[in-house]
Amino acid sequence: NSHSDLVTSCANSGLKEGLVSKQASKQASKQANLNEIICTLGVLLLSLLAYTNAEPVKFADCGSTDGKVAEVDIQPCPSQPCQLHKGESYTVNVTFTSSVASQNCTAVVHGVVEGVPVPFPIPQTDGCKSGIQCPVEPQKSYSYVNQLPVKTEYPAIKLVVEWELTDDFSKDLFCIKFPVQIVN
Ligand SMILES: CC(C)CCC[C@@H](C)[C@H]1CC[C@H]2[C@@H]3CC=C4C[C@@H](O)CC[C@]4(C)[C@H]3CC[C@]12C
Repeated sequence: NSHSDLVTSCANSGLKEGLVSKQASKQASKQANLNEIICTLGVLLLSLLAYTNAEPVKFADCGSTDGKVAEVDIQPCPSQPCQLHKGESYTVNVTFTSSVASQNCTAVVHGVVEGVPVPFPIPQTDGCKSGIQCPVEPQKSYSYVNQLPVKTEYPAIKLVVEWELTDDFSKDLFCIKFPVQIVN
């Protein structure tokens, strides 16, 4: 990934710097110092990104007929497919644009286990209480946010999570699918 690439190239430039002869001009050592500063800044920035796990999650659209998904974030999810550790909580954030007006919206979650969708009851199904300013208006961007615990009684399996947000017409403002792995 870009993080390790940067670390490697920074280490390389440090090595070259060490090989520079004693006659090397002040100019070259100034350049080396600058490189070092740029490298340090780059590594710091990428580490911050990795720490906040702000990288978007790869998802499949399963029929967002009344909206368009811009981005899906899961926190924390340092590598994909996201590993969901039992006893920990995870936050999903779906940014989408609605193409319709809707007074209400409702979240519906399924776990697709070995190809079979199993309904999953979530404590808060009201989208208007999950980060969305209702009523939903057309051509506006919204962020749906929900946090869920991974209970110890869940099986340690790989599955696909299917998350939908339905509007007043029971059509999907968004429908996304992403793989996860539940781990002990
Ligand atoms: C990415 C984050 C926000 C998702 C958090 C929700 C997780 C914990 C939910 C979403 C779908 C859920 C799964 C839905 C269906 C099943 C099948 C059932 O027989 C055992 C539990 C299991 C396997 C659930 C485990 C928990 C689950 C994976």
